[in-house]
Amino acid sequence: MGGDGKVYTLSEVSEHNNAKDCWLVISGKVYNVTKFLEDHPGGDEVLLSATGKDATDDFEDVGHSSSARAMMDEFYVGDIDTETIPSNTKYTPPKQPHYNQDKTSEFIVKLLQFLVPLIILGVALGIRFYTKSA
Ligand code: HEM
Repeated sequence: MGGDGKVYTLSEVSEHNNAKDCWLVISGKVYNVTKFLEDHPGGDEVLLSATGKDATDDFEDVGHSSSARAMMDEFYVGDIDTETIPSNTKYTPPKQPHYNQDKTSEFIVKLLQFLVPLIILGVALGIRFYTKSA
């Protein structure tokens, strides 16, 4: 146990991102799992790849057992300043092209598609007419 309840920022925790020094952020708490890397049943690589961010979702997605959760106390070193975690909770939908928003330009395009051939035809006939009579 080394938990002194210190509050860390995400960038502080992010410095501990290697096999010799590995900290994780799970559910608002900071864990130093350096000694656990070799023993983790899921392997050290997943733990290393979960550094430098909020690993709560990664941890929960695995569905860790209650005994796994009980082990975590051992590695607890403090809490994360949640303000420093970029929040992805707000879902911003990708920008949709807005169809049907403003039909004016669409209408003009349709109108031109109709008129331009007629104009060309008219000009052609006009030229023909005038060249003939000349
Ligand atoms: C202090 C943090 C962690 C502890 C104490 C821990 C502990 C354990 C334990 C005891 C198991 C065996 C299965 C079980 O009891 O549920 C396990 C499995 C596993 N863990 Fe973790 N874990 C931690 C963090 C993580 C994180 C952050 C990830 C993902 C990035 C992860 C990924 C996995 C995977 C993929 C398995 C499944 C291995 C398998 O079934 O082959 N663990 N973990």
